[in-house]
Amino acid sequence: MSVSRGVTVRVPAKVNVRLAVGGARPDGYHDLANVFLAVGLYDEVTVAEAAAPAVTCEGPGADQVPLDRTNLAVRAAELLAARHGITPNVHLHIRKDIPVAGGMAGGSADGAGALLACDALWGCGSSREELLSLCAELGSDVPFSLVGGAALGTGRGELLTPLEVGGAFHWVFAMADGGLSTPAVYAEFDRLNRGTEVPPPAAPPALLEALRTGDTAGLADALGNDLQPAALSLRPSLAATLAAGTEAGALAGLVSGSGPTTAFLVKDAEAAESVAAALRASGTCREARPALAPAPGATVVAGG
Ligand SMILES: C[C@](O)(CO)[C@H](O)COP(=O)(O)OP(=O)(O)OC[C@H]1O[C@@H](n2ccc(N)nc2=O)[C@H](O)[C@@H]1O
Ligand SMILES: Nc1ncnc2c1ncn2[C@@H]1O[C@H](COP(=O)(O)OP(=O)(O)OP(=O)(O)O)[C@@H](O)[C@H]1O
Repeated sequence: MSVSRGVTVRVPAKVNVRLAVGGARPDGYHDLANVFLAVGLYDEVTVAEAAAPAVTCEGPGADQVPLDRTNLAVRAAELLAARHGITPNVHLHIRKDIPVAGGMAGGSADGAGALLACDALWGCGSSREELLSLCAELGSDVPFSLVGGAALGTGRGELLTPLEVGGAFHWVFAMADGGLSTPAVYAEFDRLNRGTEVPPPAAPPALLEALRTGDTAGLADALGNDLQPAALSLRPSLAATLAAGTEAGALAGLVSGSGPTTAFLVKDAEAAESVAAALRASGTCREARPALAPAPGATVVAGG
């Protein structure tokens, strides 16, 4: 399906190269030290004027994407329209390539994409700060989907400090069958940590230095995800995927965010192809895809 005229925005997926999770806050969120890295797998959101609001979606997992007002792209259009006194009569079309409920911020990407596309379509001229504030209202991961590159997210992950990246990193992503619910994974984190003192979350200096200098081996040594035990507890089969990737020669592997996608850092493009092939042959995942990082944030690619 295609939308004939309008504005198209391309938005990257993310991997959390270090996701440090603190204790549960009174508002139900967790304080984070969340080192985001945008990766070259993209959703595209196209918006065009229409007689009435509509949303359509195509691509892998499109049948699991809600086509009602809970869709983050719809919520983004409604939020921006309300701020500007506009009636959001737009057709939103989402071309998905980011796995749905995969821990790679696919819904957040669509939210950020719809916001930027509607801002251009309606000529709102929102500043970066205004867009970032609307993104934070939509979800903790949404601001990063807008900015891309690499950033440290504090608070619930929405307060971003851009990070310097000194080179390209090669990754392989192993997509699982079905998704994992982000709130369920955080609840499992709380259950597993009950009765223990969860330390304040922090990003290790060695990891930030590896990003800054483009040091793949250094980054591999410093990767970490505090949600990984919770994701493995809810989906024990991910241990076999992680083992298959590292046995195939990945420098390191981890669960991406809340999972169930697993992410493997590899030496170069050749290693990415061979690790992806081995993961596919292992039968421990639905699909394996090489991708480069960092990737740019939400970008208008047509119209606007
Ligand atoms: C796991 C990550 O993807 C890592 O980047 C994010 O922390 C999740 O971000 P997100 O999907 O944008 O999450 P939100 O839509 O803001 O929140 C969904 C739910 O996840 C849990 N949540 C989320 C973020 C956070 N810092 N603490 C939480 O406990 C809460 O139960 C919340 O109700
Ligand atoms: N545009 C959208 N695309 C995908 N899912 C959406 C969208 N809008 C709302 N959702 C809902 O959000 C849920 C989580 O989907 P999403 O793909 O964002 O997960 P995720 O990548 O694990 O998120 P994160 O990494 O930010 O925690 C889905 O199960 C779906 O019900």
